[in-house]
Amino acid sequence: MGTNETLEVQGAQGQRRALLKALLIITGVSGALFFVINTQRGLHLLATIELVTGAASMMLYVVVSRTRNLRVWTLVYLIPFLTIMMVAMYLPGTSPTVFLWVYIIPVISHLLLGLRLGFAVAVFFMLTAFAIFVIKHPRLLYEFHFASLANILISCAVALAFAYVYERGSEKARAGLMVIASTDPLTRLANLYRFRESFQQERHRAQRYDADLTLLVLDLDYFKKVNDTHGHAVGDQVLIHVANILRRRLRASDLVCRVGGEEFTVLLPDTGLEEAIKVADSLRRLIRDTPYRDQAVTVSLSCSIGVALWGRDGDTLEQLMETGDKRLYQAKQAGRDRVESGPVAG
Ligand SMILES: Nc1nc2c(ncn2[C@@H]2O[C@H](COP(=O)(O)OP(=O)(O)OP(=O)(O)O)[C@@H](O)[C@H]2O)c(=O)[nH]1
Repeated sequence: MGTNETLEVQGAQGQRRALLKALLIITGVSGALFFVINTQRGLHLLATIELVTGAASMMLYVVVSRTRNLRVWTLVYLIPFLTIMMVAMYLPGTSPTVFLWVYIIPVISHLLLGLRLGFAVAVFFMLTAFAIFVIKHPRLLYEFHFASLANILISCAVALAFAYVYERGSEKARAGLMVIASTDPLTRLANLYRFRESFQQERHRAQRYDADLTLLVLDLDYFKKVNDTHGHAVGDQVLIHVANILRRRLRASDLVCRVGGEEFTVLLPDTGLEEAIKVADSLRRLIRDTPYRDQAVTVSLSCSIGVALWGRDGDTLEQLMETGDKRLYQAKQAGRDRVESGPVAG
Protein backbone atom coordinates (compact mmCIF):
# COMPACT_ATOMS: atom_id res chain seq x y z
CA MET A 1 0.00 0.00 0.00
CA GLY A 2 3.08 2.14 0.34
CA THR A 3 1.83 3.94 3.43
CA ASN A 4 5.28 4.19 4.97
CA GLU A 5 6.37 5.80 1.77
CA THR A 6 3.47 8.22 1.97
CA LEU A 7 4.33 9.15 5.56
CA GLU A 8 7.93 9.59 4.58
CA VAL A 9 6.98 11.85 1.70
CA GLN A 10 4.73 13.85 4.04
CA GLY A 11 7.56 14.21 6.55
CA ALA A 12 9.93 15.48 3.87
CA GLN A 13 7.24 17.75 2.38
CA GLY A 14 6.74 19.72 5.58
CA GLN A 15 10.44 20.44 5.74
CA ARG A 16 10.70 21.27 2.02
CA ARG A 17 7.68 23.55 2.12
CA ALA A 18 9.20 25.52 5.02
CA LEU A 19 12.52 25.78 3.17
CA LEU A 20 10.90 26.90 -0.06
CA LYS A 21 8.85 29.53 1.76
CA ALA A 22 12.00 30.86 3.44
CA LEU A 23 13.74 30.95 0.08
CA LEU A 24 10.80 32.76 -1.55
CA ILE A 25 10.92 35.46 1.10
CA ILE A 26 14.67 35.84 0.60
CA THR A 27 14.20 35.97 -3.19
CA GLY A 28 11.40 38.52 -2.83
CA VAL A 29 13.45 40.81 -0.62
CA SER A 30 16.71 40.39 -2.55
CA GLY A 31 14.81 40.89 -5.85
CA ALA A 32 13.81 44.37 -4.61
CA LEU A 33 17.33 45.04 -3.31
CA PHE A 34 19.10 44.00 -6.54
CA PHE A 35 16.54 45.98 -8.56
CA VAL A 36 17.74 49.15 -6.80
CA ILE A 37 21.45 48.20 -7.02
CA ASN A 38 21.34 47.19 -10.70
CA THR A 39 19.23 50.22 -11.68
CA GLN A 40 21.88 52.47 -10.14
CA ARG A 41 24.56 50.56 -12.05
CA GLY A 42 22.62 51.06 -15.29
CA LEU A 43 21.90 47.33 -15.77
CA HIS A 44 18.25 47.93 -16.59
CA LEU A 45 17.47 44.52 -18.14
CA LEU A 46 18.86 42.68 -15.13
CA ALA A 47 17.16 45.12 -12.74
CA THR A 48 13.79 44.49 -14.40
CA ILE A 49 14.32 40.72 -14.26
CA GLU A 50 15.18 41.01 -10.55
CA LEU A 51 12.05 43.03 -9.84
CA VAL A 52 9.79 40.59 -11.72
CA THR A 53 11.44 37.66 -9.92
CA GLY A 54 10.89 39.33 -6.54
CA ALA A 55 7.21 39.98 -7.26
CA ALA A 56 6.69 36.46 -8.66
CA SER A 57 8.32 35.01 -5.54
CA MET A 58 5.85 36.75 -3.27
CA MET A 59 2.94 35.43 -5.35
CA LEU A 60 4.42 31.94 -5.32
CA TYR A 61 4.70 32.16 -1.54
CA VAL A 62 0.90 32.17 -1.30
CA VAL A 63 0.56 29.18 -3.69
CA VAL A 64 3.32 27.17 -2.00
CA SER A 65 1.72 27.62 1.44
CA ARG A 66 -1.32 25.64 0.25
CA THR A 67 -0.41 23.42 -2.68
CA ARG A 68 -0.47 19.63 -2.63
CA ASN A 69 1.83 19.57 -5.68
CA LEU A 70 4.83 20.95 -3.88
CA ARG A 71 7.37 19.37 -6.21
CA VAL A 72 5.80 20.91 -9.32
CA TRP A 73 5.70 24.39 -7.73
CA THR A 74 9.25 23.95 -6.48
CA LEU A 75 10.33 23.39 -10.10
CA VAL A 76 8.20 26.35 -11.22
CA TYR A 77 10.30 28.45 -8.84
CA LEU A 78 13.67 26.80 -9.00
CA ILE A 79 14.18 26.44 -12.77
CA PRO A 80 13.55 30.17 -13.57
CA PHE A 81 15.51 31.14 -10.43
CA LEU A 82 18.55 29.15 -11.54
CA THR A 83 18.12 30.24 -15.17
CA ILE A 84 18.16 33.89 -14.08
CA MET A 85 21.28 33.11 -12.08
CA MET A 86 22.87 31.76 -15.30
CA VAL A 87 21.74 34.86 -17.27
CA ALA A 88 23.23 37.09 -14.56
CA MET A 89 26.50 35.18 -14.88
CA TYR A 90 26.50 35.52 -18.66
CA LEU A 91 25.55 39.19 -18.99
CA PRO A 92 28.48 41.52 -19.56
CA GLY A 93 29.19 43.90 -16.73
CA THR A 94 28.01 41.70 -13.88
CA SER A 95 30.35 41.24 -10.95
CA PRO A 96 32.58 38.12 -11.16
CA THR A 97 31.44 37.31 -7.60
CA VAL A 98 28.04 36.34 -9.06
CA PHE A 99 29.69 32.94 -9.64
CA LEU A 100 29.79 32.42 -5.87
CA TRP A 101 26.11 31.54 -6.12
CA VAL A 102 27.09 28.29 -7.86
CA TYR A 103 28.00 26.84 -4.48
CA ILE A 104 24.48 27.13 -3.16
CA ILE A 105 22.96 25.34 -6.21
CA PRO A 106 23.63 21.79 -4.90
CA VAL A 107 22.43 22.74 -1.42
CA ILE A 108 19.09 24.24 -2.41
CA SER A 109 18.33 21.74 -5.16
CA HIS A 110 18.97 18.73 -2.89
CA LEU A 111 17.10 20.22 0.06
CA LEU A 112 14.12 21.23 -2.07
CA LEU A 113 13.91 18.38 -4.58
CA GLY A 114 15.37 15.38 -2.79
CA LEU A 115 18.14 13.06 -3.82
CA ARG A 116 17.68 12.15 -7.48
CA LEU A 117 15.97 15.17 -8.98
CA GLY A 118 18.04 17.49 -6.77
CA PHE A 119 21.25 15.90 -8.02
CA ALA A 120 20.17 16.08 -11.67
CA VAL A 121 19.16 19.76 -11.42
CA ALA A 122 22.35 20.64 -9.53
CA VAL A 123 24.64 18.91 -12.04
CA PHE A 124 22.88 20.52 -15.00
CA PHE A 125 23.09 24.08 -13.68
CA MET A 126 26.58 23.71 -12.22
CA LEU A 127 27.91 22.48 -15.58
CA THR A 128 26.08 25.32 -17.33
CA ALA A 129 27.64 27.82 -14.91
CA PHE A 130 31.08 26.29 -15.51
CA ALA A 131 30.62 26.58 -19.28
CA ILE A 132 29.58 30.25 -18.90
CA PHE A 133 32.61 30.87 -16.69
CA VAL A 134 34.97 29.39 -19.28
CA ILE A 135 33.28 31.37 -22.10
CA LYS A 136 33.67 34.58 -20.09
CA HIS A 137 37.24 33.79 -19.07
CA PRO A 138 38.69 31.94 -22.08
CA ARG A 139 42.23 32.81 -21.00
CA LEU A 140 41.92 30.11 -18.37
CA LEU A 141 41.85 27.57 -21.20
CA TYR A 142 44.13 29.26 -23.75
CA GLU A 143 46.82 30.00 -21.23
CA PHE A 144 46.55 26.59 -19.57
CA HIS A 145 45.50 27.82 -16.12
CA PHE A 146 44.69 24.27 -15.23
CA ALA A 147 45.31 24.81 -11.52
CA SER A 148 42.59 27.52 -11.50
CA LEU A 149 40.22 25.29 -13.43
CA ALA A 150 40.95 22.38 -11.11
CA ASN A 151 40.26 24.61 -8.09
CA ILE A 152 36.87 25.57 -9.46
CA LEU A 153 35.91 22.05 -10.50
CA ILE A 154 37.07 20.35 -7.32
CA SER A 155 35.48 22.89 -4.96
CA CYS A 156 32.19 22.55 -6.91
CA ALA A 157 32.44 18.75 -6.80
CA VAL A 158 32.98 18.90 -3.03
CA ALA A 159 29.88 21.12 -2.58
CA LEU A 160 27.87 18.73 -4.77
CA ALA A 161 29.11 15.61 -2.98
CA PHE A 162 28.42 17.09 0.47
CA ALA A 163 24.88 18.06 -0.49
CA TYR A 164 24.26 14.62 -2.01
CA VAL A 165 25.62 12.68 0.96
CA TYR A 166 23.77 14.90 3.44
CA GLU A 167 20.47 14.43 1.60
CA ARG A 168 20.97 10.67 1.31
CA GLY A 169 21.65 10.46 5.05
CA SER A 170 18.62 12.52 5.99
CA GLU A 171 16.34 10.56 3.63
CA LYS A 172 17.49 7.32 5.28
CA ALA A 173 17.04 8.76 8.76
CA ARG A 174 13.59 10.05 7.85
CA ALA A 175 12.59 6.66 6.43
CA GLY A 176 13.83 4.93 9.62
CA LEU A 177 11.92 7.32 11.87
CA MET A 178 8.77 6.86 9.81
CA VAL A 179 8.99 3.08 10.19
CA ILE A 180 9.37 3.46 13.96
CA ALA A 181 6.52 5.99 14.16
CA SER A 182 4.12 3.83 12.19
CA THR A 183 4.91 0.28 13.35
CA ASP A 184 3.97 -1.74 16.41
CA PRO A 185 7.37 -2.70 17.89
CA LEU A 186 6.33 -6.20 19.04
CA THR A 187 4.54 -7.58 15.98
CA ARG A 188 5.92 -5.23 13.28
CA LEU A 189 2.35 -4.68 12.14
CA ALA A 190 1.05 -1.18 11.40
CA ASN A 191 0.11 0.86 14.46
CA LEU A 192 -3.03 2.95 14.80
CA TYR A 193 -1.32 6.07 13.45
CA ARG A 194 -0.48 4.38 10.16
CA PHE A 195 -3.83 2.62 10.09
CA ARG A 196 -5.58 6.00 10.30
CA GLU A 197 -3.53 7.33 7.37
CA SER A 198 -4.36 4.27 5.27
CA PHE A 199 -8.01 4.47 6.18
CA GLN A 200 -8.21 8.09 4.95
CA GLN A 201 -6.62 7.11 1.64
CA GLU A 202 -8.84 4.07 1.19
CA ARG A 203 -11.94 6.05 2.10
CA HIS A 204 -11.13 8.63 -0.58
CA ARG A 205 -10.54 5.84 -3.06
CA ALA A 206 -13.80 4.08 -2.13
CA GLN A 207 -15.70 7.38 -2.49
CA ARG A 208 -14.14 8.13 -5.85
CA TYR A 209 -14.62 4.70 -7.40
CA ASP A 210 -17.80 3.84 -5.54
CA ALA A 211 -16.05 0.83 -4.02
CA ASP A 212 -16.66 -1.12 -0.83
CA LEU A 213 -14.52 -0.89 2.27
CA THR A 214 -14.77 -3.07 5.36
CA LEU A 215 -13.19 -3.10 8.78
CA LEU A 216 -12.64 -6.13 11.01
CA VAL A 217 -12.04 -5.76 14.74
CA LEU A 218 -10.39 -8.95 16.02
CA ASP A 219 -9.67 -9.81 19.64
CA LEU A 220 -8.06 -12.97 21.01
CA ASP A 221 -10.24 -14.90 23.46
CA TYR A 222 -9.13 -15.42 27.04
CA PHE A 223 -5.71 -14.02 26.33
CA LYS A 224 -5.25 -13.11 30.00
CA LYS A 225 -5.21 -16.86 30.70
CA VAL A 226 -2.28 -17.31 28.26
CA ASN A 227 -0.25 -14.73 30.20
CA ASP A 228 -1.31 -16.12 33.56
CA THR A 229 -0.55 -19.73 32.63
CA HIS A 230 2.57 -19.43 30.48
CA GLY A 231 3.97 -16.00 31.37
CA HIS A 232 4.14 -12.67 29.61
CA ALA A 233 7.06 -13.70 27.35
CA VAL A 234 5.02 -16.55 25.84
CA GLY A 235 2.06 -14.13 25.59
CA ASP A 236 4.27 -11.85 23.48
CA GLN A 237 5.30 -14.75 21.24
CA VAL A 238 1.63 -15.67 20.79
CA LEU A 239 0.87 -12.13 19.63
CA ILE A 240 3.72 -12.33 17.09
CA HIS A 241 2.40 -15.73 15.96
CA VAL A 242 -1.11 -14.31 15.43
CA ALA A 243 0.29 -11.29 13.58
CA ASN A 244 2.13 -13.65 11.22
CA ILE A 245 -1.04 -15.66 10.59
CA LEU A 246 -2.94 -12.48 9.70
CA ARG A 247 -0.14 -11.17 7.53
CA ARG A 248 0.19 -14.44 5.61
CA ARG A 249 -3.53 -14.93 5.03
CA LEU A 250 -4.41 -11.43 3.87
CA ARG A 251 -3.77 -9.70 0.54
CA ALA A 252 -0.96 -7.22 0.13
CA SER A 253 -3.59 -4.51 -0.41
CA ASP A 254 -5.23 -5.26 2.98
CA LEU A 255 -3.82 -3.62 6.08
CA VAL A 256 -3.51 -5.26 9.50
CA CYS A 257 -2.94 -3.16 12.58
CA ARG A 258 -2.31 -3.97 16.22
CA VAL A 259 -4.53 -1.51 18.04
CA GLY A 260 -3.13 -2.48 21.41
CA GLY A 261 -3.01 -5.49 23.76
CA GLU A 262 -4.52 -8.50 22.03
CA GLU A 263 -6.76 -6.47 19.70
CA PHE A 264 -6.15 -6.16 15.96
CA THR A 265 -7.98 -4.35 13.17
CA VAL A 266 -7.99 -5.27 9.50
CA LEU A 267 -8.89 -2.92 6.65
CA LEU A 268 -10.25 -4.67 3.55
CA PRO A 269 -10.41 -2.37 0.51
CA ASP A 270 -12.72 -3.34 -2.40
CA THR A 271 -14.45 -5.84 -0.13
CA GLY A 272 -18.21 -5.98 0.45
CA LEU A 273 -19.95 -7.32 3.52
CA GLU A 274 -20.42 -10.91 2.34
CA GLU A 275 -16.84 -11.29 1.24
CA ALA A 276 -15.58 -9.63 4.44
CA ILE A 277 -17.55 -12.10 6.56
CA LYS A 278 -15.89 -14.94 4.61
CA VAL A 279 -12.44 -13.43 5.16
CA ALA A 280 -13.19 -12.90 8.87
CA ASP A 281 -14.39 -16.46 9.24
CA SER A 282 -11.34 -17.88 7.51
CA LEU A 283 -9.10 -15.84 9.84
CA ARG A 284 -11.05 -17.09 12.84
CA ARG A 285 -10.68 -20.73 11.71
CA LEU A 286 -7.02 -20.27 10.86
CA ILE A 287 -6.24 -18.88 14.32
CA ARG A 288 -8.22 -21.68 15.99
CA ASP A 289 -6.52 -24.38 13.86
CA THR A 290 -2.99 -22.99 14.24
CA PRO A 291 -1.96 -23.19 17.90
CA TYR A 292 1.23 -21.51 19.03
CA ARG A 293 4.01 -24.06 19.60
CA ASP A 294 7.54 -23.85 20.94
CA GLN A 295 9.81 -26.46 22.55
CA ALA A 296 8.04 -26.15 25.90
CA VAL A 297 4.42 -25.27 25.28
CA THR A 298 1.48 -25.53 22.93
CA VAL A 299 -1.11 -22.79 23.27
CA SER A 300 -4.50 -23.25 21.65
CA LEU A 301 -6.09 -20.02 20.53
CA SER A 302 -9.36 -18.59 19.34
CA CYS A 303 -10.60 -15.15 18.47
CA SER A 304 -13.79 -13.15 18.11
CA ILE A 305 -14.35 -10.70 15.26
CA GLY A 306 -16.73 -7.77 14.70
CA VAL A 307 -17.32 -6.63 11.10
CA ALA A 308 -18.19 -3.04 10.10
CA LEU A 309 -19.03 -1.88 6.58
CA TRP A 310 -18.09 1.64 5.49
CA GLY A 311 -21.23 3.58 4.56
CA ARG A 312 -23.74 1.30 6.29
CA ASP A 313 -22.03 1.47 9.70
CA GLY A 314 -20.47 4.92 9.53
CA ASP A 315 -18.18 7.16 7.56
CA THR A 316 -15.22 7.80 9.85
CA LEU A 317 -12.75 5.32 11.28
CA GLU A 318 -13.99 6.15 14.79
CA GLN A 319 -17.58 5.28 13.84
CA LEU A 320 -16.54 2.02 12.16
CA MET A 321 -14.29 1.04 15.07
CA GLU A 322 -17.12 1.74 17.50
CA THR A 323 -19.54 -0.45 15.54
CA GLY A 324 -16.88 -3.14 15.04
CA ASP A 325 -16.18 -3.08 18.80
CA LYS A 326 -19.87 -3.44 19.63
CA ARG A 327 -20.15 -6.45 17.30
CA LEU A 328 -16.99 -7.89 18.81
CA TYR A 329 -18.56 -7.53 22.24
CA GLN A 330 -21.68 -9.33 20.94
CA ALA A 331 -19.47 -12.15 19.62
CA LYS A 332 -17.81 -12.44 23.03
CA GLN A 333 -21.19 -12.44 24.75
CA ALA A 334 -22.47 -15.12 22.40
CA GLY A 335 -19.69 -17.51 23.44
CA ARG A 336 -16.51 -16.29 21.61
CA ASP A 337 -14.75 -17.95 18.62
CA ARG A 338 -17.22 -16.36 16.22
CA VAL A 339 -17.78 -13.55 13.72
CA GLU A 340 -20.51 -10.97 14.27
CA SER A 341 -21.73 -8.71 11.48
CA GLY A 342 -25.44 -8.22 12.11
CA PRO A 343 -27.40 -5.34 13.61
CA VAL A 344 -26.01 -3.85 16.79
CA ALA A 345 -28.35 -3.90 19.76
CA GLY A 346 -28.80 -0.54 21.52
N1 LIG B 1 1.96 -10.76 26.68
C1 LIG B 1 1.30 -9.64 26.44
N2 LIG B 1 0.11 -9.48 27.00
C2 LIG B 1 -0.57 -8.34 26.78
C3 LIG B 1 -0.04 -7.32 25.96
N3 LIG B 1 -0.95 -6.31 25.91
C4 LIG B 1 -2.02 -6.68 26.68
N4 LIG B 1 -1.79 -7.90 27.21
C5 LIG B 1 -2.63 -8.71 28.09
O1 LIG B 1 -3.81 -9.12 27.42
C6 LIG B 1 -4.79 -9.47 28.41
C7 LIG B 1 -6.14 -9.04 27.95
O2 LIG B 1 -7.06 -9.47 28.90
P1 LIG B 1 -8.60 -9.18 28.80
O3 LIG B 1 -8.83 -7.78 28.30
O4 LIG B 1 -9.22 -9.54 30.12
O5 LIG B 1 -9.12 -10.10 27.66
P2 LIG B 1 -9.13 -11.69 27.51
O6 LIG B 1 -8.48 -12.38 28.62
O7 LIG B 1 -8.58 -11.96 26.13
O8 LIG B 1 -10.67 -11.99 27.55
P3 LIG B 1 -11.75 -11.77 26.40
O9 LIG B 1 -11.25 -10.71 25.47
O10 LIG B 1 -12.98 -11.36 27.11
O11 LIG B 1 -11.89 -13.09 25.70
C8 LIG B 1 -4.33 -8.80 29.71
O12 LIG B 1 -3.86 -9.80 30.59
C9 LIG B 1 -3.16 -7.92 29.28
O13 LIG B 1 -2.15 -7.84 30.27
C10 LIG B 1 1.25 -7.52 25.38
O14 LIG B 1 1.79 -6.69 24.65
N5 LIG B 1 1.89 -8.70 25.65
